[in-house]
Amino acid sequence: MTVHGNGLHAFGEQPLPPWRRAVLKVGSSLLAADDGGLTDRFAADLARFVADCRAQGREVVIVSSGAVAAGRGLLHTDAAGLTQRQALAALGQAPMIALWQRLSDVPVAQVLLSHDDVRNRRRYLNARATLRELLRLGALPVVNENDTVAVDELKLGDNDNLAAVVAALVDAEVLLIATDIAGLYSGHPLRDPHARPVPRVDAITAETHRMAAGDAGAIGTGGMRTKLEAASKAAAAGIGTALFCGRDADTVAALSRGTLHGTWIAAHGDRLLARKLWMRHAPAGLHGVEVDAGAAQALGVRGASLLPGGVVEVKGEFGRGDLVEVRLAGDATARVLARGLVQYNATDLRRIVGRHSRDIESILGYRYAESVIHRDDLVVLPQEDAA
Ligand SMILES: Nc1ncnc2c1ncn2[C@@H]1O[C@H](COP(=O)(O)OP(=O)(O)O)[C@@H](O)[C@H]1O
Ligand SMILES: N[C@@H](CCC(=O)OP(=O)(O)O)C(=O)O
Repeated sequence: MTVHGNGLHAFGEQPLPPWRRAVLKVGSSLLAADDGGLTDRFAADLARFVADCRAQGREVVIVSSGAVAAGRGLLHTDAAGLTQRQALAALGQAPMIALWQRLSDVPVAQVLLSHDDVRNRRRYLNARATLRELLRLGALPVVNENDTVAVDELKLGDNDNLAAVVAALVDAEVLLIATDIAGLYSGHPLRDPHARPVPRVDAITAETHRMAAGDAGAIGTGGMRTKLEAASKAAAAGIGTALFCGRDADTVAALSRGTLHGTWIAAHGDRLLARKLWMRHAPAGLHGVEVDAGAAQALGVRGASLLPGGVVEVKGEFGRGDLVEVRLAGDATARVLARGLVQYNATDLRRIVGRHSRDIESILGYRYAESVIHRDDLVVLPQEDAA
C-alpha cells in the first residue's frame, strides 16, 4: 500500500458502478481560499468532470457548500455565531454561484432548499419537477441549503445530508461526495497513526460510525460523520455513495473514466423499489381515486401512469403530493389496486376526471403533469397486500 507525502495511506482503484444521473456534493473544504473567499483551484477540475459527464450523456446536479466561506471573504470576519453565519451565507451565495457559472459551459441554475421543503410532500414534488426540468433543459443545477431559514441544518453543517436527499429527489443512481480527504479511514486520519483506508463499506454499522466519530477539517463542518449519515440515507433509497478527494486532479479525472480512488458505500437494494417500499407499507384506508377497467388494466399489466381519462371518481380530500389509493370503480370488494403520489389535489382532480390530459391546462389554468399519478410514483399491490 502506498503512503502519500502527507503520511496517509493511499486508496487503491476500483470500478465505479455504471450510472446516468449523479449528485456531486462539493464541500467548503474544496472551495475556500486560504486567504479568505473562494478559489477555483479545485472546482475547475470538478467542473470539467461535470462537462465530461454531460458529453458522455450523463446528468449531474451539484450540491455546493461555500456560501459562508465566500461571505467571510467579503467581510473579512471570523464571526462564528449562527445568525452571523446565516448572514455570511446570504452574502456569499451569489459569489458561490458565480464561481460555478464561470467554470461551467452551460447555464447554472441556483436552487435553494431546506429539509422542510423536501419533508412537505407538495413542495417535494415541486422541487423534484423543477430539478428534472432543469436537467431536461441542459442546465447545471447548483443546490445549497437555504441558510437564511434552515437554522438546524446550518448548525449541523448538513449539506452532506441535503445531497443525499437531493439524490433521492432526482432519482440519481450515485451520490459523489468530493471532500479534502481521500476517503473514509478506520480512524481520524490526522490523529490516529493506525488509521487505514476503508475502500468499501457494504453496510454502515455502529463500527463504521465509530470510525468517523472524529471532528471535521479546519473549514468543513460535518466531517466524516455527516458523510456517513448521508451515505446511509442514500443507501436506504437504493443509491450508492462514493467518497473521494476533490483536491486530487488524478482522482477527479479517473472518475470520468468510471474509476474510483476512494470509498464506495453500497446501496441496500434497488433504487425504485426502495422508494416504492414505503408506499406499499403505508397504512391502508387512505383517500383515493376510483378508476375504470381500462385504467386498472393499464396500471396492473403495462405498469403505465394513471391518466385523468381513466379516473371515474375522487374519494375524500387530499392535497397534491399525498399518497392515495387506487380502486376499481364498482368493485364491491373495494380492493386496493395500487397506491401512489397524486399530482393534483382532490378539488382540482374532480374537475379533470374523465378528461384527456391535453385538456388539463385549459380546465385548471395550469398543468403539473399529464398524469394523475406518474408510474415512478405508483406501486401496484400484489393481491395478498390489497386489503
Ligand atoms: N475516519 C475519518 N476518515 C476520513 N476523514 C475523517 C475521519 N474522521 C474525521 N475526518 C475528517 O473529515 C474531514 C472532511 O469533512 P469536512 O471537513 O466536513 O469537509 P467538507 O467541507 O468537504 O464537507 C477530513 O478532512 C478529516 O479531517
Ligand atoms: N450551506 C453552507 C455549508 C454547510 C456545510 O455543510 O458545509 P460543508 O461541511 O463544507 O459541506 C454554506 O454554503 O457555506
